[in-house]
Amino acid sequence: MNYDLNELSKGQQKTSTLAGLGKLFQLIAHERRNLLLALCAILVTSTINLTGPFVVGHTIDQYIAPHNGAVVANPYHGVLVNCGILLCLYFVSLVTSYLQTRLMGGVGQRMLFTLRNAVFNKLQQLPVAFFNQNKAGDLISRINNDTDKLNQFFSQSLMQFIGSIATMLGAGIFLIAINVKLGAAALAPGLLILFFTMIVSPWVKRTNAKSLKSVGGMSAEIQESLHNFKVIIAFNRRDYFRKRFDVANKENYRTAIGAGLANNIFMPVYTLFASIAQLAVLTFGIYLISEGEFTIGLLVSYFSYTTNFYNPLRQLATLWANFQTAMAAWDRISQILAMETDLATVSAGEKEASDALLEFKNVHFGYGDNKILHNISFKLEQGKTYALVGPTGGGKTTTASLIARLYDPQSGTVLLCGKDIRSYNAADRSKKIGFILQEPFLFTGTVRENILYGNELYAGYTDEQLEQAIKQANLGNLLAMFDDGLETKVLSSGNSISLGQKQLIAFMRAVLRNPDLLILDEATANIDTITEKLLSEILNNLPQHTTRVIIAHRLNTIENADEIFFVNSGEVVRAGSFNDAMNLLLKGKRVS
Ligand SMILES: Nc1ncnc2c1ncn2[C@@H]1O[C@H](COP(=O)(O)OP(=O)(O)OP(=O)(O)O)[C@@H](O)[C@H]1O
Repeated sequence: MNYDLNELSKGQQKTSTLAGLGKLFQLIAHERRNLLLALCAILVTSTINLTGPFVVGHTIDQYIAPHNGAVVANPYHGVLVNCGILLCLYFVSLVTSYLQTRLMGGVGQRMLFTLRNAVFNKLQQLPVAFFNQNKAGDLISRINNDTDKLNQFFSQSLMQFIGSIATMLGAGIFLIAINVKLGAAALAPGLLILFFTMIVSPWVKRTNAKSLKSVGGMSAEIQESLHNFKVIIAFNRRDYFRKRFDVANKENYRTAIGAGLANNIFMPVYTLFASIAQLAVLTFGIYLISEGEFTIGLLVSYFSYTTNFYNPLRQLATLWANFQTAMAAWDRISQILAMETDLATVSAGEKEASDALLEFKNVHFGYGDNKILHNISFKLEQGKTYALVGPTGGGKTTTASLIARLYDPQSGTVLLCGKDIRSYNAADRSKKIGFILQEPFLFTGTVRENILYGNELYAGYTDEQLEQAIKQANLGNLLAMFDDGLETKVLSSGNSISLGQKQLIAFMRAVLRNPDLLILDEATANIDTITEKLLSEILNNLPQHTTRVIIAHRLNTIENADEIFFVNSGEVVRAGSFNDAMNLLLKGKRVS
């Protein structure tokens, strides 16, 4: 299955803005109440803003320049009363604006929280193949940068966006209601703006998507060079990485310039059309006054309404660009959310009568087109020790990965206790199978935390109880190798402990889980011979029912195996005795 997000986005049909928005609102459906309250607040603010010009026009026509030329006895009283009314309205508008900002700030942050959780939880469900095909830096950029773009739009722009549209609609209604002919002249440039926006928006969204992608690419470069900094320094590859970063940075610079240009294209065009509308109102309005069809007060109101129509439109220019960026970010996030894991649990089906703990039946597997295992069949019985040997790149780790269901076969079946391994849920499977990887991964914390990680059995144990359990599992001598015992500090990426010590912790972690099947993939490669002997004794003393699968290049590690499999060129064959395995290796069978 193809999990490469950047590849998939090339062939993927573009989601429409409405469909995208629909999905996004589903995700924040629980915010309906706050969104409605904020909407009410914004509508009140817009209504107040629209009432202002009407009151001003009315005041002029009533008290300052009545169109019938009548003289008003005490104009100041009326003017002051109307000013008082306006002042009160402006205070109410201040309160509703504040409410709206507060409500939407909260909605934006909660949306960011929900979204990051949803993406992160999705990542936890995706199979190893997904992480093989996507760079960590790009995924981090999607979780951090892209979700933040959405948050920015929701917390800062959405209500302004709705407010601008509400004010525009209201102003448009007033413009038509006061005078249809003048209204048509004032609104005609608005139609041209709409037309322009519809044509240009898809390009703006595309340009922003490219820019976000290049941020992801740059983040992937940074992540890779930070992760491998020792190799870079040791092999003096700084120039190589500097050049790669330079390319990514230039690409980011180029796409960011493009996005900046696209995002700023609306403003000057909108401003031009807004000015044309003002001119049309002025010229046509004066003509109507001279014809006696209009009053000065109405023209003043009219100017305000035209401003009220075109100013939000100019604001919309910026907001629309933000919206396009947010939608491009949402496309990148929803790509992850839409990913289906191909390691789904299937129905158990009939349990096969099998004396084996684990069985491969005609298994074929490859990474993409690179076929690794061809028609493999073998059985692992309870309580026995198996060794997988073979040349480098022969397929040992791949076989072990299929045993632990890190991948599924492309055809054939892996049976665990007679049932398709795919019918076990992750919790039950990982209880039965313990896996010590070639490169053990430890979490930042203490030895204790790392041993307890995912180990529910010991969750409530005190230090004394845990030490007791460690002793009972014959792991006491291993723990004694750490100066501060269970409290020894561990850094996931640092050098606080050696690779061999990391392997010891991974070993203790796996053994304490007491699995039915324990796979050790080069688990003692970095451990001295004396400690290795100790580990071998611990393995021999595991409970009777435990099956062990040992992958090792050092043949002394597998001397005591009950059965040895030779893994090479897509085949897994019984090697017979230890000497036969030696001969096969010495014959120099190579990877085809
Ligand atoms: N994640 C992956 N994506 C693509 N190809 C892979 C991946 N992992 C392994 N391979 C390829 O599969 C083949 C078998 O690799 P595998 O790690 O199973 O060999 P191995 O016998 O365990 O080797 P080693 O003794 O060096 O650990 C190799 O050719 C390798 O390049």
